[in-house]
Amino acid sequence: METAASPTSQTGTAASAAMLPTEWRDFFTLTKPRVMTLVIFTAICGVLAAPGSIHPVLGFTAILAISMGAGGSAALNHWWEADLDAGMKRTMNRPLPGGRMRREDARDFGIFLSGVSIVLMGVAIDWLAAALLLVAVIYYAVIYTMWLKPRTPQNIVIGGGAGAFPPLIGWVAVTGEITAMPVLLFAIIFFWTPPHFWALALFVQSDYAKVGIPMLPVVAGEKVTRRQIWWYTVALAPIAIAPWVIGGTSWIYGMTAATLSALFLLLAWPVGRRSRTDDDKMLPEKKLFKFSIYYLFALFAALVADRVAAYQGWIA
Ligand code: HEM
Ligand SMILES: CC(C)=CCC/C(C)=C/CC/C(C)=C/COP(=O)(O)OP(=O)(O)O
Repeated sequence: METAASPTSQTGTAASAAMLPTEWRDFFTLTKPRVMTLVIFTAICGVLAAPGSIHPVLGFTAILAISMGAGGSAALNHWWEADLDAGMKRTMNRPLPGGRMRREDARDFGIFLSGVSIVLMGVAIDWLAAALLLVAVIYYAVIYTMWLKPRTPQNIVIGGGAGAFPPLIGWVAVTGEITAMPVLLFAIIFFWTPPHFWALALFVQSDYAKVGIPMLPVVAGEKVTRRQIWWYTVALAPIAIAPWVIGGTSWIYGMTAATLSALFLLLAWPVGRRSRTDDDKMLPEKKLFKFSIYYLFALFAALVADRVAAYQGWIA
């Protein structure tokens, strides 16, 4: 496939042999692989924690379809935001602003990957799960990326719901129905996203301001953002514990969720209060952002551990 202004395309025959791997790397980058590790992990946990059984090949197919949908919609996000990405230090070297790929190729790749993911889910697994995958793709690529992100400082709250779909879709792929448990998994990620992202936005806010994205710290100020981070973390704690409260899990998940949420609150408190001292080696918001990622990994891992323990008969 031809690339526009590709650095490798201008360096002669020797370099052209290296072109294909570079291109593949760039296509892979379009799927936002680092962020997607957690997205895919939560989807895997949704599949593994769901009651009932699914053939391993079908379980793998469901996870593959969700990963392709997430990666495809991320590619569409790259395509749509190429100009904005060019203006931010964090994103200026992405394949499109870096000039290593044509915009249409990113768009076509995104549409192809998303389309195949939905058809694969529907044909091989379940059409309700496929419909949810379609909604998730539209949510991320259109509702969040094209509509909300450039328009409202609440972009993360409403649009961030896109990232909450994967465990719900994974669960529904196994059970074929939407029940309280997968909805709670959705709600956990929904309430987790604002503290996750706004903590980050507090220490990269100047970048977003430069390209006119109305992120909360830019529009409403740091104080409001810090307060909102705190209150979303407060709201997240009971929701994270709720799967245990409604009897969907045992104490294994319940105690893990309570401990992790207590730690999350502990780290969110100084962010909310802005009580950084000169002694702090790391900004509290940076600590919170890093912990937010461990939090979600550990919470969903606990969900699966809980299911395994029940399956093995280690708990009642
Ligand atoms: C609208 C919602 C979200 C926004 C705006 C957002 C934004 C970001 C940004 C800007 C980063 C910094 C690193 C990078 O640019 O790749 C990041 C990191 C990360 N995000 Fe989010 N995020 C959101 C939701 C999520 C969700 C739902 C998940 C997974 C369930 C997630 C998982 C991660 C992970 C794992 C990292 C660390 C990646 C690394 O190690 O580089 N994020 N996020
Ligand atoms: C199944 C399915 C479709 C799942 C979607 C997964 C999803 C929406 C994840 C959202 C996480 C994410 C990549 C946020 C980045 O925000 P951004 O794109 O605004 O960040 P940027 O500023 O780095 O571009």
